[in-house]
Amino acid sequence: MPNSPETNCDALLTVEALTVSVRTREGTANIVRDVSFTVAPGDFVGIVGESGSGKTMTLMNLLRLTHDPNLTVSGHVWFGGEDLLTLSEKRLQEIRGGQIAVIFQDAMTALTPVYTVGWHIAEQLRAHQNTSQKAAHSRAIELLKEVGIPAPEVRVNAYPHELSGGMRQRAVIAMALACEPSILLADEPTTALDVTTQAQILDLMQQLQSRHGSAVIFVTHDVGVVAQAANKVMVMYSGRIVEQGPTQDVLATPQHPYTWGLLGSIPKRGATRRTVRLVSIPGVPPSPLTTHDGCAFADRCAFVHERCVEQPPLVALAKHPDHSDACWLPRSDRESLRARVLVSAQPADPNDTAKRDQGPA
Ligand SMILES: Nc1ncnc2c1ncn2[C@@H]1O[C@H](COP(=O)(O)OP(=O)(O)OP(=O)(O)O)[C@@H](O)[C@H]1O
Repeated sequence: MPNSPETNCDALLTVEALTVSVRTREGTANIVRDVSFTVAPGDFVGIVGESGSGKTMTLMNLLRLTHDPNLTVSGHVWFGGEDLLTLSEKRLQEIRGGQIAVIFQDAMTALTPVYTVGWHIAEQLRAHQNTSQKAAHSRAIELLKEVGIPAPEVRVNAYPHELSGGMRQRAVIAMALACEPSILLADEPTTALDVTTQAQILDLMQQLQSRHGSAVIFVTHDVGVVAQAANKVMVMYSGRIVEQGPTQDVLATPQHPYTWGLLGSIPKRGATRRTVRLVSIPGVPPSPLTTHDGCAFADRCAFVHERCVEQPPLVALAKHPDHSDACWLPRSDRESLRARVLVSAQPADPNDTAKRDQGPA
Protein backbone atom coordinates (compact mmCIF):
# COMPACT_ATOMS: atom_id res chain seq x y z
CA MET A 1 0.00 0.00 0.00
CA PRO A 2 1.43 3.44 -0.84
CA ASN A 3 2.22 5.72 2.06
CA SER A 4 -0.07 8.61 2.88
CA PRO A 5 1.27 11.86 1.37
CA GLU A 6 3.79 13.60 3.60
CA THR A 7 3.46 16.91 1.80
CA ASN A 8 -0.17 17.39 2.83
CA CYS A 9 0.06 16.66 6.54
CA ASP A 10 -2.17 19.69 7.34
CA ALA A 11 -4.94 18.44 5.07
CA LEU A 12 -7.99 16.70 6.42
CA LEU A 13 -8.64 14.96 3.12
CA THR A 14 -6.25 14.49 0.23
CA VAL A 15 -7.58 13.22 -3.07
CA GLU A 16 -5.00 11.99 -5.56
CA ALA A 17 -5.75 11.17 -9.20
CA LEU A 18 -9.32 10.01 -8.52
CA THR A 19 -10.54 8.36 -11.70
CA VAL A 20 -13.93 6.73 -12.22
CA SER A 21 -14.96 4.83 -15.32
CA VAL A 22 -18.03 2.80 -16.04
CA ARG A 23 -18.55 -0.09 -18.45
CA THR A 24 -21.65 0.47 -20.57
CA ARG A 25 -23.08 -1.37 -23.59
CA GLU A 26 -21.66 1.36 -25.82
CA GLY A 27 -18.16 1.18 -24.31
CA THR A 28 -16.24 2.58 -21.36
CA ALA A 29 -17.38 5.99 -20.11
CA ASN A 30 -14.73 8.04 -18.29
CA ILE A 31 -16.77 10.08 -15.86
CA VAL A 32 -14.11 11.35 -13.45
CA ARG A 33 -10.59 11.87 -14.78
CA ASP A 34 -7.50 12.35 -12.68
CA VAL A 35 -9.07 14.58 -10.02
CA SER A 36 -6.74 15.74 -7.21
CA PHE A 37 -7.41 18.24 -4.42
CA THR A 38 -6.98 18.78 -0.70
CA VAL A 39 -9.43 19.86 1.98
CA ALA A 40 -8.22 21.58 5.16
CA PRO A 41 -10.17 21.72 8.44
CA GLY A 42 -12.89 24.39 8.18
CA ASP A 43 -12.79 24.57 4.35
CA PHE A 44 -16.01 25.05 2.41
CA VAL A 45 -15.18 23.65 -1.02
CA GLY A 46 -17.63 24.23 -3.87
CA ILE A 47 -17.52 21.84 -6.83
CA VAL A 48 -19.22 23.58 -9.75
CA GLY A 49 -19.89 22.72 -13.37
CA GLU A 50 -22.65 21.95 -15.84
CA SER A 51 -24.83 18.89 -15.59
CA GLY A 52 -22.87 15.72 -16.37
CA SER A 53 -19.45 17.21 -15.56
CA GLY A 54 -18.76 14.53 -12.94
CA LYS A 55 -19.42 16.49 -9.74
CA THR A 56 -21.65 13.92 -8.06
CA MET A 57 -19.51 10.98 -9.11
CA THR A 58 -16.45 12.70 -7.65
CA LEU A 59 -18.23 13.37 -4.36
CA MET A 60 -19.84 9.94 -4.04
CA ASN A 61 -16.67 8.05 -4.80
CA LEU A 62 -14.69 9.79 -2.08
CA LEU A 63 -16.61 7.52 0.29
CA ARG A 64 -17.29 4.73 -2.22
CA LEU A 65 -21.00 5.43 -2.07
CA THR A 66 -21.70 4.14 -5.58
CA HIS A 67 -22.37 0.44 -5.68
CA ASP A 68 -22.50 -0.14 -9.43
CA PRO A 69 -20.49 -3.30 -10.26
CA ASN A 70 -19.66 -1.77 -13.65
CA LEU A 71 -17.74 1.10 -12.04
CA THR A 72 -13.98 1.12 -11.68
CA VAL A 73 -12.52 3.60 -9.22
CA SER A 74 -8.79 4.30 -8.93
CA GLY A 75 -6.54 6.83 -7.19
CA HIS A 76 -6.29 7.59 -3.47
CA VAL A 77 -8.52 9.35 -0.95
CA TRP A 78 -6.45 9.90 2.17
CA PHE A 79 -8.30 10.57 5.41
CA GLY A 80 -6.72 10.19 8.86
CA GLY A 81 -3.81 8.19 7.43
CA GLU A 82 -6.10 5.69 5.68
CA ASP A 83 -6.88 5.41 1.99
CA LEU A 84 -10.69 5.29 1.82
CA LEU A 85 -10.53 3.59 -1.56
CA THR A 86 -8.83 0.53 -0.10
CA LEU A 87 -10.72 0.15 3.21
CA SER A 88 -13.04 -2.74 4.01
CA GLU A 89 -16.78 -2.05 3.80
CA LYS A 90 -17.00 -2.50 7.59
CA ARG A 91 -14.38 0.17 8.28
CA LEU A 92 -15.97 2.50 5.72
CA GLN A 93 -19.33 2.17 7.45
CA GLU A 94 -17.72 3.32 10.69
CA ILE A 95 -16.41 6.41 8.91
CA ARG A 96 -19.64 7.14 6.98
CA GLY A 97 -22.03 9.10 9.14
CA GLY A 98 -19.48 9.23 11.95
CA GLN A 99 -16.43 11.15 10.71
CA ILE A 100 -17.71 11.93 7.22
CA ALA A 101 -21.43 12.57 6.72
CA VAL A 102 -23.41 13.01 3.52
CA ILE A 103 -26.37 15.26 2.66
CA PHE A 104 -28.18 14.43 -0.58
CA GLN A 105 -30.22 16.67 -2.87
CA ASP A 106 -33.47 14.99 -1.95
CA ALA A 107 -33.94 14.67 1.81
CA MET A 108 -36.28 11.71 1.28
CA THR A 109 -33.30 9.65 0.04
CA ALA A 110 -31.87 9.82 3.55
CA LEU A 111 -35.12 9.33 5.47
CA THR A 112 -37.16 6.14 5.87
CA PRO A 113 -40.86 7.09 5.75
CA VAL A 114 -41.91 4.70 8.56
CA TYR A 115 -39.50 6.14 11.16
CA THR A 116 -39.71 9.47 12.96
CA VAL A 117 -37.21 12.26 12.52
CA GLY A 118 -35.98 11.67 16.07
CA TRP A 119 -35.42 7.98 15.37
CA HIS A 120 -33.18 8.84 12.40
CA ILE A 121 -30.97 11.14 14.47
CA ALA A 122 -30.86 8.78 17.44
CA GLU A 123 -29.90 5.93 15.12
CA GLN A 124 -26.79 7.83 13.99
CA LEU A 125 -25.79 8.39 17.61
CA ARG A 126 -26.41 4.78 18.61
CA ALA A 127 -24.55 3.42 15.56
CA HIS A 128 -21.44 5.56 15.94
CA GLN A 129 -21.29 6.65 19.57
CA ASN A 130 -23.06 3.91 21.48
CA THR A 131 -25.35 6.54 23.04
CA SER A 132 -28.24 5.35 25.26
CA GLN A 133 -31.78 5.67 23.91
CA LYS A 134 -32.73 8.41 26.37
CA ALA A 135 -29.61 10.48 25.77
CA ALA A 136 -29.99 10.06 22.00
CA HIS A 137 -33.59 11.34 22.17
CA SER A 138 -32.54 14.45 24.14
CA ARG A 139 -29.64 15.07 21.76
CA ALA A 140 -32.03 14.74 18.78
CA ILE A 141 -34.19 17.52 20.24
CA GLU A 142 -31.11 19.72 20.75
CA LEU A 143 -29.97 19.14 17.17
CA LEU A 144 -33.41 19.89 15.71
CA LYS A 145 -33.40 23.12 17.68
CA GLU A 146 -29.93 23.96 16.43
CA VAL A 147 -30.96 23.59 12.78
CA GLY A 148 -33.91 25.92 13.33
CA ILE A 149 -36.85 23.50 13.49
CA PRO A 150 -39.62 25.09 15.55
CA ALA A 151 -41.12 23.11 18.48
CA PRO A 152 -38.36 20.46 18.34
CA GLU A 153 -39.87 18.54 21.30
CA VAL A 154 -42.92 17.93 19.12
CA ARG A 155 -41.23 17.59 15.73
CA VAL A 156 -38.84 14.95 17.06
CA ASN A 157 -41.81 12.56 16.87
CA ALA A 158 -42.91 13.65 13.38
CA TYR A 159 -42.65 11.36 10.35
CA PRO A 160 -40.78 12.72 7.31
CA HIS A 161 -43.99 13.30 5.27
CA GLU A 162 -45.31 15.53 8.07
CA LEU A 163 -42.54 18.10 7.44
CA SER A 164 -42.15 20.62 4.60
CA GLY A 165 -39.28 20.13 2.12
CA GLY A 166 -37.17 22.77 3.87
CA MET A 167 -37.81 21.26 7.33
CA ARG A 168 -36.90 17.79 6.03
CA GLN A 169 -33.62 19.12 4.67
CA ARG A 170 -32.95 20.76 8.06
CA ALA A 171 -33.68 17.41 9.75
CA VAL A 172 -31.23 15.69 7.40
CA ILE A 173 -28.59 18.29 8.27
CA ALA A 174 -29.27 17.60 11.97
CA MET A 175 -28.76 13.89 11.28
CA ALA A 176 -25.54 14.57 9.40
CA LEU A 177 -24.22 16.71 12.26
CA ALA A 178 -25.26 14.28 15.00
CA CYS A 179 -21.82 12.71 15.36
CA GLU A 180 -19.89 15.96 14.83
CA PRO A 181 -18.30 14.78 11.57
CA SER A 182 -15.07 16.41 10.46
CA ILE A 183 -16.29 16.46 6.85
CA LEU A 184 -19.77 17.00 5.39
CA LEU A 185 -20.32 15.95 1.77
CA ALA A 186 -23.33 17.77 0.31
CA ASP A 187 -24.75 17.02 -3.13
CA GLU A 188 -26.87 20.00 -4.25
CA PRO A 189 -28.69 20.01 -0.88
CA THR A 190 -30.69 23.11 -1.78
CA THR A 191 -31.66 22.39 -5.38
CA ALA A 192 -35.03 20.79 -4.64
CA LEU A 193 -36.10 23.77 -2.48
CA ASP A 194 -37.67 27.12 -3.30
CA VAL A 195 -35.33 30.12 -3.57
CA THR A 196 -36.01 31.53 -0.08
CA THR A 197 -35.56 28.15 1.61
CA GLN A 198 -32.41 27.53 -0.46
CA ALA A 199 -30.87 30.72 0.91
CA GLN A 200 -31.87 29.80 4.48
CA ILE A 201 -30.41 26.28 4.23
CA LEU A 202 -27.17 27.57 2.74
CA ASP A 203 -26.91 30.15 5.49
CA LEU A 204 -27.59 27.45 8.08
CA MET A 205 -24.85 25.23 6.65
CA GLN A 206 -22.35 28.10 6.81
CA GLN A 207 -23.29 28.90 10.42
CA LEU A 208 -23.10 25.28 11.50
CA GLN A 209 -19.83 24.78 9.69
CA SER A 210 -18.19 27.66 11.52
CA ARG A 211 -19.73 26.58 14.84
CA HIS A 212 -18.69 22.92 14.50
CA GLY A 213 -15.49 23.55 12.52
CA SER A 214 -16.34 20.82 10.00
CA ALA A 215 -15.12 21.00 6.43
CA VAL A 216 -17.80 20.95 3.73
CA ILE A 217 -17.52 19.70 0.16
CA PHE A 218 -20.52 21.04 -1.67
CA VAL A 219 -21.65 20.14 -5.20
CA THR A 220 -23.65 22.73 -7.13
CA HIS A 221 -24.28 23.91 -10.66
CA ASP A 222 -24.84 27.43 -9.29
CA VAL A 223 -21.82 29.76 -9.26
CA GLY A 224 -23.83 32.17 -7.09
CA VAL A 225 -23.97 29.56 -4.32
CA VAL A 226 -20.20 29.10 -4.55
CA ALA A 227 -19.65 32.85 -4.39
CA GLN A 228 -21.79 33.08 -1.25
CA ALA A 229 -20.52 30.10 0.70
CA ALA A 230 -17.26 28.56 -0.51
CA ASN A 231 -13.72 29.61 0.36
CA LYS A 232 -12.34 27.22 -2.28
CA VAL A 233 -13.79 26.30 -5.65
CA MET A 234 -13.19 23.52 -8.14
CA VAL A 235 -14.60 24.01 -11.63
CA MET A 236 -15.24 20.69 -13.38
CA TYR A 237 -15.75 19.99 -17.05
CA SER A 238 -16.12 16.59 -18.66
CA GLY A 239 -14.85 14.77 -15.57
CA ARG A 240 -11.77 16.93 -15.02
CA ILE A 241 -10.92 19.92 -12.85
CA VAL A 242 -10.31 22.74 -15.30
CA GLU A 243 -9.75 25.43 -12.67
CA GLN A 244 -9.41 25.47 -8.89
CA GLY A 245 -8.35 27.86 -6.18
CA PRO A 246 -9.51 30.25 -3.45
CA THR A 247 -13.01 31.41 -4.45
CA GLN A 248 -12.16 35.10 -4.31
CA ASP A 249 -9.19 34.61 -6.70
CA VAL A 250 -11.13 32.39 -9.12
CA LEU A 251 -14.06 34.80 -9.22
CA ALA A 252 -11.89 37.93 -9.46
CA THR A 253 -9.41 36.62 -12.03
CA PRO A 254 -10.88 33.49 -13.62
CA GLN A 255 -8.36 31.88 -15.96
CA HIS A 256 -10.15 29.18 -17.95
CA PRO A 257 -12.48 30.03 -20.88
CA TYR A 258 -15.01 27.55 -19.44
CA THR A 259 -15.04 29.46 -16.12
CA TRP A 260 -15.53 32.70 -18.09
CA GLY A 261 -18.57 31.11 -19.72
CA LEU A 262 -19.96 29.98 -16.36
CA LEU A 263 -19.44 33.42 -14.84
CA GLY A 264 -20.95 35.09 -17.88
CA SER A 265 -24.08 33.02 -17.26
CA ILE A 266 -24.87 34.40 -13.81
CA PRO A 267 -26.58 37.67 -13.01
CA LYS A 268 -24.22 40.35 -11.71
CA ARG A 269 -24.64 41.60 -8.14
CA GLY A 270 -27.37 44.22 -7.93
CA ALA A 271 -28.66 43.47 -11.39
CA THR A 272 -32.34 42.93 -11.90
CA ARG A 273 -33.87 40.41 -14.26
CA ARG A 274 -34.62 43.21 -16.65
CA THR A 275 -31.00 44.36 -16.92
CA VAL A 276 -29.26 41.02 -17.11
CA ARG A 277 -28.61 39.20 -20.31
CA LEU A 278 -27.83 35.56 -19.55
CA VAL A 279 -25.33 34.11 -21.94
CA SER A 280 -25.07 30.37 -22.06
CA ILE A 281 -22.00 28.59 -23.33
CA PRO A 282 -22.75 27.51 -26.90
CA GLY A 283 -22.71 23.76 -27.59
CA VAL A 284 -22.96 20.79 -25.25
CA PRO A 285 -20.34 18.89 -23.22
CA PRO A 286 -18.92 15.77 -24.91
CA SER A 287 -20.34 12.36 -24.00
CA PRO A 288 -18.27 10.57 -21.33
CA LEU A 289 -17.95 7.77 -23.92
CA THR A 290 -15.80 10.05 -26.10
CA THR A 291 -12.08 9.52 -25.73
CA HIS A 292 -10.26 12.75 -26.40
CA ASP A 293 -6.52 13.23 -26.15
CA GLY A 294 -6.81 16.99 -26.04
CA CYS A 295 -8.82 19.56 -24.11
CA ALA A 296 -12.46 18.40 -23.81
CA PHE A 297 -13.67 22.01 -23.95
CA ALA A 298 -11.94 22.68 -27.31
CA ASP A 299 -15.10 22.14 -29.40
CA ARG A 300 -16.94 24.88 -27.46
CA CYS A 301 -14.05 27.24 -26.87
CA ALA A 302 -13.92 30.55 -28.73
CA PHE A 303 -10.12 30.60 -28.30
CA VAL A 304 -9.24 27.09 -29.49
CA HIS A 305 -5.85 26.75 -31.22
CA GLU A 306 -3.49 24.00 -32.46
CA ARG A 307 -2.06 23.17 -29.03
CA CYS A 308 -5.53 22.16 -27.73
CA VAL A 309 -5.24 18.71 -29.34
CA GLU A 310 -3.04 17.89 -26.32
CA GLN A 311 -4.51 17.66 -22.80
CA PRO A 312 -3.41 20.79 -20.92
CA PRO A 313 -2.10 20.10 -17.39
CA LEU A 314 -3.32 22.04 -14.35
CA VAL A 315 -0.74 24.79 -13.89
CA ALA A 316 -0.59 27.22 -10.95
CA LEU A 317 -0.38 30.97 -11.40
CA ALA A 318 3.11 32.24 -10.58
CA LYS A 319 1.82 34.83 -8.07
CA HIS A 320 -1.00 32.65 -6.69
CA PRO A 321 0.27 29.10 -6.29
CA ASP A 322 -3.12 27.91 -4.87
CA HIS A 323 -4.90 28.98 -8.05
CA SER A 324 -4.46 26.71 -11.07
CA ASP A 325 -6.13 26.00 -14.38
CA ALA A 326 -5.75 23.67 -17.35
CA CYS A 327 -5.56 25.74 -20.53
CA TRP A 328 -2.88 26.35 -23.16
CA LEU A 329 -3.74 30.03 -23.72
CA PRO A 330 -0.71 32.22 -22.90
CA ARG A 331 -1.14 33.78 -19.45
CA SER A 332 -0.32 37.20 -20.89
CA ASP A 333 -3.43 37.06 -23.14
CA ARG A 334 -5.91 35.94 -20.53
CA GLU A 335 -6.89 39.30 -19.08
CA SER A 336 -7.87 40.88 -22.39
CA LEU A 337 -9.67 37.74 -23.63
CA ARG A 338 -11.55 37.41 -20.33
CA ALA A 339 -12.60 41.05 -20.50
CA ARG A 340 -13.97 40.43 -23.99
CA VAL A 341 -16.07 37.45 -22.88
CA LEU A 342 -17.33 38.93 -19.64
CA VAL A 343 -18.06 42.37 -21.11
CA SER A 344 -20.09 40.76 -23.89
CA ALA A 345 -22.18 39.14 -21.14
CA GLN A 346 -23.32 42.59 -19.98
CA PRO A 347 -26.27 44.29 -21.63
CA ALA A 348 -25.01 46.99 -23.99
CA ASP A 349 -28.02 49.11 -23.21
CA PRO A 350 -30.35 48.31 -20.29
CA ASN A 351 -33.22 50.04 -22.12
CA ASP A 352 -32.64 47.76 -25.06
CA THR A 353 -32.92 44.70 -22.77
CA ALA A 354 -36.07 46.07 -21.18
CA LYS A 355 -37.59 46.56 -24.61
CA ARG A 356 -36.62 43.02 -25.64
CA ASP A 357 -38.16 41.57 -22.44
CA GLN A 358 -41.46 43.18 -23.31
CA GLY A 359 -41.56 41.03 -26.43
CA PRO A 360 -42.80 42.03 -29.86
CA ALA A 361 -44.92 45.18 -29.95
N1 LIG B 1 -23.74 4.35 -13.26
C1 LIG B 1 -23.50 5.06 -14.37
N2 LIG B 1 -23.44 4.47 -15.59
C2 LIG B 1 -23.19 5.18 -16.70
N3 LIG B 1 -22.95 6.51 -16.71
C3 LIG B 1 -23.02 7.15 -15.54
C4 LIG B 1 -23.30 6.47 -14.31
N4 LIG B 1 -23.32 7.38 -13.31
C5 LIG B 1 -23.06 8.58 -13.89
N5 LIG B 1 -22.88 8.45 -15.22
C6 LIG B 1 -22.55 9.52 -16.18
O1 LIG B 1 -21.40 10.17 -15.69
C7 LIG B 1 -21.44 11.57 -16.00
C8 LIG B 1 -21.18 12.37 -14.74
O2 LIG B 1 -22.31 12.22 -13.86
P1 LIG B 1 -22.48 13.07 -12.54
O3 LIG B 1 -23.77 12.64 -11.93
O4 LIG B 1 -21.28 12.98 -11.71
O5 LIG B 1 -22.62 14.54 -13.15
P2 LIG B 1 -22.95 15.88 -12.38
O6 LIG B 1 -21.92 16.87 -12.77
O7 LIG B 1 -23.13 15.64 -10.93
O8 LIG B 1 -24.34 16.27 -13.05
P3 LIG B 1 -25.70 16.85 -12.38
O9 LIG B 1 -25.42 18.28 -12.06
O10 LIG B 1 -26.70 16.70 -13.49
O11 LIG B 1 -26.00 16.00 -11.19
C9 LIG B 1 -22.81 11.81 -16.63
O12 LIG B 1 -22.64 11.88 -18.03
C10 LIG B 1 -23.62 10.61 -16.22
O13 LIG B 1 -24.59 10.32 -17.21
